[in-house]
Order: sequence, then C-alpha cells, then structure tokens
Amino acid sequence: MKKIFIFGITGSIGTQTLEVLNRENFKREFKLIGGTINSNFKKAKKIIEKYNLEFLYINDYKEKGSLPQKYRNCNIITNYQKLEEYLEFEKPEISLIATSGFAGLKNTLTSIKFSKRLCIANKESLVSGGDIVIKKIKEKNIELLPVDSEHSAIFQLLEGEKSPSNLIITASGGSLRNTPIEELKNVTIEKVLNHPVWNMGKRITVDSATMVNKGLEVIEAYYLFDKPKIDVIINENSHIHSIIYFEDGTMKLHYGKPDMKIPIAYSLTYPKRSYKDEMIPLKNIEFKKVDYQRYPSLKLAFEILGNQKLHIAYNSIDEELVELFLNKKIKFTDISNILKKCILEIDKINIKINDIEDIYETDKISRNILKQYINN
Ligand SMILES: NC(=O)C1=CN([C@@H]2O[C@H](COP(=O)(O)OP(=O)(O)OC[C@H]3O[C@@H](n4cnc5c(N)ncnc54)[C@H](OP(=O)(O)O)[C@@H]3O)[C@@H](O)[C@H]2O)C=CC1
Ligand SMILES: CC(=O)[C@@H](O)[C@H](O)COP(=O)(O)O
Ligand SMILES: [Mn+2]
Repeated sequence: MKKIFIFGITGSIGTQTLEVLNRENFKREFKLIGGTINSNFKKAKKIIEKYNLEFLYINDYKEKGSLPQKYRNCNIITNYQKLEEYLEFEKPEISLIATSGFAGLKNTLTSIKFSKRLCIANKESLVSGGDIVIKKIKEKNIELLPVDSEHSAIFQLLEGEKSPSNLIITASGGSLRNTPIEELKNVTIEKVLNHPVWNMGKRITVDSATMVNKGLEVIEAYYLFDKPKIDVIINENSHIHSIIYFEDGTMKLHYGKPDMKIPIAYSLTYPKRSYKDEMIPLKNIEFKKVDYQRYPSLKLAFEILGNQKLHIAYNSIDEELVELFLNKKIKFTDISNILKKCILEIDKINIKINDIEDIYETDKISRNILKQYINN
C-alpha cells in the first residue's frame, strides 16, 4: 500500500481526493495517513472518524477550550516542526498539496523533502516558487504530477511527444461571463461565487471571475512545461481542458467531463488510469476569444510573464484583494484595478529572486505595498 498525506484535507480538492480514495480499488492501493487544515476542526473530526487518520496538523486552532492531543486515534498537533518530524518518519510515497494560497509553498517545500511523488493542486507554490521549486524537485528526482485540470490535461497531451509544442489553456469565463461590463462594479459576492461549471474554494472562484486564476495558470504552465508559447481561449462548458499544438499544424485537445476527481485520481495512479467513470457525450465544441477589457488581469499576467518578482506579487496582492472583496471592503472591479497599480509599484523596487528567502521577502513587500495603497 502506498502511503498518502493530504495538505488542505478539508477543502474542495481535499474533499474530492477523499472521495477518490474511498473507492474500493483505491482503498486497496493507497493508505491515507494524515493531513493538514487551517482551522476547520469540525470538518476534520468527521474526516478522522471516517478515514481513521492517524495524524492531523492544524495551522490556526480556533476552537473553544484547549487543543486535544488526540481525537479518536488521531494525534493532533499545531507545531510545524512536529509535522515535519512525523513526515520524515513516515515518508509517505505521495503528498497531495491542496492548501489554498501562498501558504501552500511551505507544504510543497516540506513534501519535496519527504515524498517521492508530489501531486500539486496548489498553483500558488509553482507560480511563486518558479524555477527555484522546479529545480529542487528535479534535483531530488521527485515526480511532479499537476492536479490543476488544465495542467493535468497538458501533461497527458505531452505524453510520448518528442517535438516542441505550444499551449492553449482553456477558461470557462467564470461566474460573470455574461454580466454586462458596466454592471461588474456592483456585483454581489453571491453572484461572483456562483461558478457556472466548477464547485471550488472561494478564492479560486473569485479568481476565475477576474481571470486572475487563468493568469496564475499561464504562469504555472510556463514553469511546468519549460516556458512554451502560451495562449488562452474560452470554452464555456469546460469540456476541453487544454490544447497543445505543433509546428506542423497538428493540434491535440483534451476532452472530458469537468470533474476534478479525474485529474486528482490520475495524479495518484499515473501512469495507470484506475478511476472509473462514464464517457460524456461528444458535443459541438465552441470557443470564444478572451475580451481583455472584461479580463484586464489576464492581460496583466501576460505582460509580467517571465518576471518572477512580479509573479509572486501578482499572487500575493490578489490573495489579499480577494479577501478584502469577500469582506466587503472593496468592489469586484477594484481587484483588477488595484492589482495593476500595485504591480506597477513593485516593478520599481529592486529585488532579485535567488532563493526561497527572497520569495518570502517579496511576498511580504507586496502585501505591504497593498496595505499602504489601501490606507492612503
Ligand atoms: N477546487 C478546485 O476545483 C481547484 C483548486 N485548485 C487549487 O487547489 C488549491 C486548493 O483549492 P480549494 O480546494 O478550492 O480551496 P479551499 O478553500 O476549498 O480549501 C483550502 C484548504 O487549505 C486549507 N488552508 C487554507 N489556508 C491555509 C493556511 N494558511 N494554512 C494551512 N492550510 C490552509 C483549508 O483549511 P480549512 O478548511 O481549515 O480552512 C482547506 O483545507 C488552490 O491552490 C486552488 O487554486 C486547482 C484546480 C481546481
Ligand atoms: C477546475 C480547475 O482547474 C479550475 O482552475 C478551473 O480552471 C476554474 O475555472 P476557470 O476556467 O473559470 O478559471
Ligand atoms: Mn484550473
């Protein structure tokens, strides 16, 4: 049995990974040993009961009363050093990184030390970590399996290919794709969170509406697939998960059901496909061009592509802005406007990204620049 550890076990990806692991053929192949959460201990307790976890790390314990050392047979800890000691001892073959946000970088770095295979859903750690993280993974000869649906699709499309190829990443257009541009300013949080295809965590759902998610995915693909030429196109029903094309004019499209359990399962069982599901009927495939007036933050991502300092800033500032939007401190359209203004400020600052410390420093500086902007 292969041991698996899930960072962000209570989230949308974490929960869908549990559903995959609960299938009979997966139960025979994988042993889930533990996971991490931010603060949702109520949900974690249910997971402990159902999956007999032996270990849970809580980042931010908020419950009334003191932290229990054990729940059922599960050890509960809040000390990250202890988590690393546990992983060093257990050496899970697979770590799945489903934490949301920049916090996932720490988990990716931890997993590089102790696991042979990294299944990475947390795009932020690839966007911010860039070549530094990719190099660490290569040096340790670890398998990196993308979980993000578009990147899993590209990974699959590239299997067996020997010629260089370029990429087209598909986008659904998000929850506001049919909302008139002049109404975007006053959209409600509920409307933004109502994604037409995917049921995901809050940040990525807001990011999908601004297409910051697509911007992050362009940067993610840039690092994962050796810096190819990248384009984005809208496929509203998300049946095409991405496209690669070659110099001879050939294109390969990845077609399938929009269901994250499929790329999650593939990342666990690669090169096998052990997940069983029905084929969806073949339908007309429709594409739309991206309107950059509607999605200025995607244009911004293309403008900064290749500049790691600004990749880090793009993610960190957006993470803060989404939080401000969800707390009703700013309007939806402020996200893209303020993001652009702060990126221009950070562009002026002389920071070189040579190591992990520089990444953390740039994250901090970016969040401070935003704070100054908001307070002025
Ligand atoms: N959902 C999806 O379909 C897809 C998601 N992704 C990517 O996967 C990642 C997870 O997304 P999703 O599952 O939607 O997110 P969710 O918000 O649903 O879940 C996030 C998970 O991370 C934990 N977490 C959040 N903040 C911290 C922190 N500071 N420290 C430790 N743990 C933390 C949460 O714990 P708690 O529950 O306690 O808050 C939760 O377990 C993101 O990077 C996203 O971009 C990529 C493709 C598709
Ligand atoms: C499911 C997945 O991979 C998400 O990242 C998805 O891409 C979000 O949908 P958008 O295409 O609307 O950003
Ligand atoms: Mn995606």
